[in-house]
Amino acid sequence: MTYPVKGEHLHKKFKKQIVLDDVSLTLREGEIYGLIGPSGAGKTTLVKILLGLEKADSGNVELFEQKPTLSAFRSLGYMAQSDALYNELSAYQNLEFFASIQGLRGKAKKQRILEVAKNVGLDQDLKKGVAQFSGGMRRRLSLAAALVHEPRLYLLDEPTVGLDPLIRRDIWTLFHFLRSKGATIIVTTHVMDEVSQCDRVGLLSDGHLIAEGSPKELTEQYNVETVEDVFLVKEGAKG
Ligand SMILES: Nc1ncnc2c1ncn2[C@@H]1O[C@H](COP(=O)(O)OP(=O)(O)OP(=O)(O)O)[C@@H](O)[C@H]1O
Repeated sequence: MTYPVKGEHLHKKFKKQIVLDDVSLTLREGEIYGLIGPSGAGKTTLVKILLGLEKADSGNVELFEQKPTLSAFRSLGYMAQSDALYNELSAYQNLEFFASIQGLRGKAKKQRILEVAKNVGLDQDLKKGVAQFSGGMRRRLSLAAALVHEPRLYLLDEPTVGLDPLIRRDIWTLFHFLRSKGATIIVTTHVMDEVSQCDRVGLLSDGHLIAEGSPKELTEQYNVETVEDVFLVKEGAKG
């Protein structure tokens, strides 16, 4: 079993605020891992540290069992919480830009752009300027940009925020498809019905990973109905 991501004893402060306090997390190859927790719990900070966009004050990160390198970075697909798109370009041109910086060229690039646009339901909108896109369309285009180079590891920060339930369902079908091809996915979410679709979840609260396991393991271990209830038990509000 190889580990696409391993974070060990990660600590992070912003000024005096402790944002991550000794967090260790290992992703297994081919799993969907849901990182859940209240707003401000440290989810985005943790994802950025795993990705190398933010530096931990202490602790270790390995990508594909090595110190992070540029080539490991090429094997990642990252979708940030805020969309990093070029408003003055069309959807197609945006995808072309991301595909080109990932080394795709010519016919293969064009084919791949059409494929990912279809994956996220934007194949009919490629010519439109991104400035005219709705929030949900922007989210889907950002996801397509993260997929375009067929990475082995996806770090997706609230990928389904603002999407309607039908599109959300299609996006989750896509995540399961990517996993069936061997990809590993870490996804942050606030949406509890997405949690049940994850192979494992990690509960982050106030900079601590307070529980981790499959949704079934967690609800059984804490003798509760839902993973959300595990938070309540751990925070002492219940049980
Ligand atoms: N660059 C920064 N400078 C200062 N404080 C920061 C910075 N980035 C994050 N923080 C603080 O760290 C804490 C954790 O933020 P983070 O974005 O990781 O939480 P989160 O769990 O992803 O929240 P949300 O679900 O709302 O996105 C917050 O209190 C936030 O204000």
